[in-house]
Amino acid sequence: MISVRHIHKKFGKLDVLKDFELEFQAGNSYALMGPNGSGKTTLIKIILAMVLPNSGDVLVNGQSIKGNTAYRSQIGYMPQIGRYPDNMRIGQLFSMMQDIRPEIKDYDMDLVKAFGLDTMLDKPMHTLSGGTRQKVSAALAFMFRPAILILDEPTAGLDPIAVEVLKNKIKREREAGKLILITSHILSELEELTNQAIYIFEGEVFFNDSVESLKDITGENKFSTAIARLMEWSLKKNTKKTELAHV
Ligand SMILES: Nc1ncnc2c1ncn2[C@@H]1O[C@H](COP(=O)(O)OP(=O)(O)OP(=O)(O)O)[C@@H](O)[C@H]1O
Repeated sequence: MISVRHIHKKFGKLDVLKDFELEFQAGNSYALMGPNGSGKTTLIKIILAMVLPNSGDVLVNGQSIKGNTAYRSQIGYMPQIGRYPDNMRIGQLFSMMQDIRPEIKDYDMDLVKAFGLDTMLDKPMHTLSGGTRQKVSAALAFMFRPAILILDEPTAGLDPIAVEVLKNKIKREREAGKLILITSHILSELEELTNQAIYIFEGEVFFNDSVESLKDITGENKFSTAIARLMEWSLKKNTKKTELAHV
């Protein structure tokens, strides 16, 4: 459904993504992991054409995203920090987004209702708490029933009840066969929501396989311990590289 082909991205002298090759298939839910600054958001933004790579391409349903904006309508994106016009009210924001997508009439209002956003449609965006802005972003990501959901640290800043609501929604969408890509530093959450693990380290894809094989390869039954093992290995590989560089 999404093919990342030989993507290379530099910011100045920093090689953030080196020759990335990844495939994302419908019906799977992918945990995109890696240390701070390892390039997770950059990869997501390249898939959304919000950042241009230095080389390589992304195909969505077999079609290059270059010079193509139509594919974006298949993706629901929840950014790490949602930025909205300050004076716009929640209701106006929803209407504006609905006007941009006139082909869709059957909105998914599950999260709007579950988060109680329907009772605060008159509130201007600049008056909202961080968590409420996050709820608005979540509601928008799901509203147009996209086949692909890309969620960048979706539960950051949400209260525990809202976290459960969002996690249950993600699970329902996954069961309905959607492609889901989630970045998070909360491993328990990724364990609950995903079946595929991608670990990025120093600009490279260090691990890319099912959660089952992650557990097999590391010999660990618990997801968080398996990831901890992977992190140790990535650091060792790095130490070896550094040692070799000094020889
Ligand atoms: N617009 C930009 N200009 C320059 N450097 C950037 C830009 N965007 C990202 N970077 C750098 O690219 C690297 C990867 O950043 P990115 O936000 O993709 O990491 P991340 O894995 O999502 O991090 P985190 O876990 O902290 O959210 C970082 O070193 C960051 O400083």
